[in-house]
Amino acid sequence: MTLKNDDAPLLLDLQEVTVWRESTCILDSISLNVPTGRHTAVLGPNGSGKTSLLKLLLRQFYPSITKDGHQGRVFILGQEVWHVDELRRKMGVVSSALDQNFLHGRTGRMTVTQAIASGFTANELSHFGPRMTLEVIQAVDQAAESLGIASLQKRQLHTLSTGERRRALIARAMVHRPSILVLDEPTSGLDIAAQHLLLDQLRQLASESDLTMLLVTHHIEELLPEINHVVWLKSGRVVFDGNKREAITEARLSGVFDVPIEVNHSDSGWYSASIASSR
Ligand SMILES: Nc1ncnc2c1ncn2[C@@H]1O[C@H](COP(=O)(O)OP(=O)(O)OP(=O)(O)O)[C@@H](O)[C@H]1O
Repeated sequence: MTLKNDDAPLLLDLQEVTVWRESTCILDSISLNVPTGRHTAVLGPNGSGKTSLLKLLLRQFYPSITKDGHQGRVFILGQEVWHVDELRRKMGVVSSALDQNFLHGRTGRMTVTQAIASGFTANELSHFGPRMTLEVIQAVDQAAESLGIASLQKRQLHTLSTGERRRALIARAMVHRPSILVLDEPTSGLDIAAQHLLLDQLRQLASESDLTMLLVTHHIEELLPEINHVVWLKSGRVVFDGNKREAITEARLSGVFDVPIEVNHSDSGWYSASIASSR
């Protein structure tokens, strides 16, 4: 078992993990520790391997065997072997891939209530959902209420706006009170007002003491003030792993994105970035 100093298991412990897909090396001998009890952001440009790293955590990817016969190791919450459903039930996940699934087909025809309830079983179809016991119904209603979508509970997912559907996904991710919340570009596709509302709701969740948040994004505007630890990925490698203050500097962003970047830091703790003007 892999333990942090305080004996809590690490959320993720990658030991020299390489992932190949077709002829592309997506992750290149990555070693990384992500503890529980600390919010962490994984940042990086498009194609740097952020989603692939998440797929290792969600057991959608496994380490490849390299040409010299070496296979890296992935420990999740201290265990190398997991029953995938059991692992997924321990986490709440919000990603744009999931969002797409919840827009189409039979999954898209689930009501908001059914979709939120499906967080208990980590399935994406209502007939695999939990029995709607009083306890489940109360938890679903409470999650919908806290995300401000109680009035939408009878609506089918495919009829919701992107912002409403994203809030339904967060309610689903939180309904079973997981101790880990995984967010993959949670505000993508949202307008500025919906983005603001969602980030506010995520801040509230981040301040719950027993929740560990793992945020994966290329938008530093999504970096919640509550997240103080940053991992930068570039070309499938970890190029920085440390404190947010050292992570979000003009020099670092310019180096990671290979263009001159200006960074602003607001008094309320948010960051924004733009390409540095040449004039
Ligand atoms: N199944 C796959 N087959 C082939 N290549 C893949 C596969 N999955 C990912 N890749 C490649 O691996 C690289 C990393 O992809 P990944 O989606 O992890 O990046 P990302 O950092 O999440 O990017 P983005 O910010 O654009 O979402 C990309 O070059 C991508 O094309």
